[in-house]
Amino acid sequence: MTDRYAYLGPEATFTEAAALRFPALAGATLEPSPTVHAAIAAVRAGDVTGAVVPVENSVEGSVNATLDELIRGEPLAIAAEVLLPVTFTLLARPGTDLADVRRIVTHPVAEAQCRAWVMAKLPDAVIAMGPSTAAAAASVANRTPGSDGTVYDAAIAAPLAGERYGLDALAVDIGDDSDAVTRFVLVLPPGKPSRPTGSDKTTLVAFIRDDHPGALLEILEQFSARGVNLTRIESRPTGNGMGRYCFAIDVEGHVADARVGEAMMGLRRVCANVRFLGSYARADGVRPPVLPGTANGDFADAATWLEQLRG
Ligand SMILES: O=C(O)C(=O)C[C@]1(C(=O)O)C=C[C@@H](O)C=C1
Repeated sequence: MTDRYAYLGPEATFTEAAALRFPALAGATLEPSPTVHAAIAAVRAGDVTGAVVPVENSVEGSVNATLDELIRGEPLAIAAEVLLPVTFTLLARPGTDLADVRRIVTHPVAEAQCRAWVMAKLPDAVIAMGPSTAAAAASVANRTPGSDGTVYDAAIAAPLAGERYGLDALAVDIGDDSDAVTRFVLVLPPGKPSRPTGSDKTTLVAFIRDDHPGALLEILEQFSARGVNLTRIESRPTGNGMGRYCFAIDVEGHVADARVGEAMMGLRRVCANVRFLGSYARADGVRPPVLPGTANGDFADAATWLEQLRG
């Protein structure tokens, strides 16, 4: 039986395009889920082997729906990442003129990336948010009314969604940043991380013990003292009351690297809780330099020295 993986659907989302790029998913069955929550719930329920979900965009930043799923609930693990360049198209039913477009529907992360274009070309248009760009395209094709009862004139989606849902492109490459990239992750149940490659990333969530001056600094110190570079840090509410935040952090390196492991041990001491979300190969293949004194051998040498001192 082939493995089944959920992805944020329906067909022709950027997430589906990303899922097709994960080597681990070659030959697997891809199953569309209506939301990020549903895709991840299917992993937790054991209905699918894993899920592909968007996590970060170069223009809009983190995809909070994904971060919050990873931060809360039953633990999960990120096993791999993919970077996908994203280009946006304005799609409409055949026969629609650009000048007639008043109501647009898309995904919030796509809206944030096309805002300047819409302001410049369709200043009177109103934009509604849908669960994905492909769901937006499907609703235009099917004339599905939105929550306010109106039928949308156009959707902002991937060029592929036009072909899939029989829509015409009224404008192409409407993204404000032509180099925009979205990062997607493969989420699995927790398990042993894959072997370090030398070009790795580790994702974790640090929950501060109590709100006090310097709590964030204490977290950051664990990494800086061991020469570990952060590639992303995001504060998110824990969901346990007003003002309670945790930090979702990506760092360069693998949990098997001594400097990353030592920093995580430091976090374990200063935080109320640390959720390890996986070590996996970086999609950009970058091999960051290891600072002097932070290589595996340096940590081993220091440990041997201390043992000798202790007799
Ligand atoms: O709506 C889609 O097509 C998605 O795959 C989601 C998503 C996202 O969440 O960032 C993916 C890529 C684009 O940046 C816009 C939307």
